[in-house]
Amino acid sequence: MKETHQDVNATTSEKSIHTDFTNNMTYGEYLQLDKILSAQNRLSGHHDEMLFIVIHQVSELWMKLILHEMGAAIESIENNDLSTAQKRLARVSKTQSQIIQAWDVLSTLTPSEYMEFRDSLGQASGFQSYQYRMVEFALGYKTEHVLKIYQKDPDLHAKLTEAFEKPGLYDVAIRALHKAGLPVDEDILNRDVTRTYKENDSVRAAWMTVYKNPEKYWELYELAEKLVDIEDWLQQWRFRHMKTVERIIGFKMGTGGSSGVGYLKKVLDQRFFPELWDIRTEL
Ligand code: HEM
Ligand SMILES: N[C@@H](CC(=O)c1ccccc1NC=O)C(=O)O
Repeated sequence: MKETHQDVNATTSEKSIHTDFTNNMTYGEYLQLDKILSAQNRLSGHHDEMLFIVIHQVSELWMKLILHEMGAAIESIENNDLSTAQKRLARVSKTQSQIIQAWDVLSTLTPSEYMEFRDSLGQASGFQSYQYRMVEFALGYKTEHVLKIYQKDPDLHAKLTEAFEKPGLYDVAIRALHKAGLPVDEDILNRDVTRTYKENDSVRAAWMTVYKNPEKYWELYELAEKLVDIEDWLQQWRFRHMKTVERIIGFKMGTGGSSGVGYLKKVLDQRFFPELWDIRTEL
């Protein structure tokens, strides 16, 4: 079985299930429910900690699907198959909209309920979510300092470093612009993909051409709109996270050591596909 570059958790158990259970396999065996449903260990014993754990686990499962689809979309774009890429990216944004719904459920947790079990979380924080970092990497936001967090786990560190060094969704989309005959600066096409993408005039001009001639560049036009969907949803996720955090812990510091809401507000300024937003003013 070929693993995509994003498929961090494709474990041996995932592969061996084929050989072990293909005959007379049950629902629970197929879904490995024994593992999933025995992983909700409330450290504090507090009733509401179940909600907290389940929301995080559900979000991580959806992120797994997002990484799977984004990795495949990147490959499709590299192989000039833009219609398959669009299909995968449509699934990504629908999944993002599902994750966002989780904030409505979490908002039923009041500040005092959360404070009753917050101490049992120690210094653990969503800041350490490696799948979230891999999503950011695939979207071209390359924060090298986050790799250090995983130094104690060499396997994870290696997987994250691999994701960090790969071209992101926007890199391959820009190469697709070039392949379609639109001029893009050489230094962008050969850019160091371990750096966060910075906006560029030739890329802006190329997207302008696509948006002004959609019938001529239909697949690129549709791809661009899918990218806008994904950035839009990701920013909505970030905003709902920030607002839910403010609602639950106010302006307390985060368990991960950051200022908390102040930090989460600042990350909202970061953009993934800047030209696709900038051109809207000119169109
Ligand atoms: C009561 C609920 C929550 C609170 C109070 C909370 C609080 C925070 C705070 C304060 C930070 C900043 C880092 C720190 O100093 O800890 C953070 C980061 C983060 N949290 Fe949460 N969070 C909550 C729920 C969630 C959920 C459900 C997820 C879903 C997976 C999540 C994912 C993340 C991620 C990915 C980051 C890193 C963001 C970044 O660096 O841009 N959080 N959270
Ligand atoms: N950073 C949160 C703690 C927190 O939310 C958290 C703790 C352990 C595992 C996941 C978490 N979620 C997101 O940050 C806080 O400061 O309360």
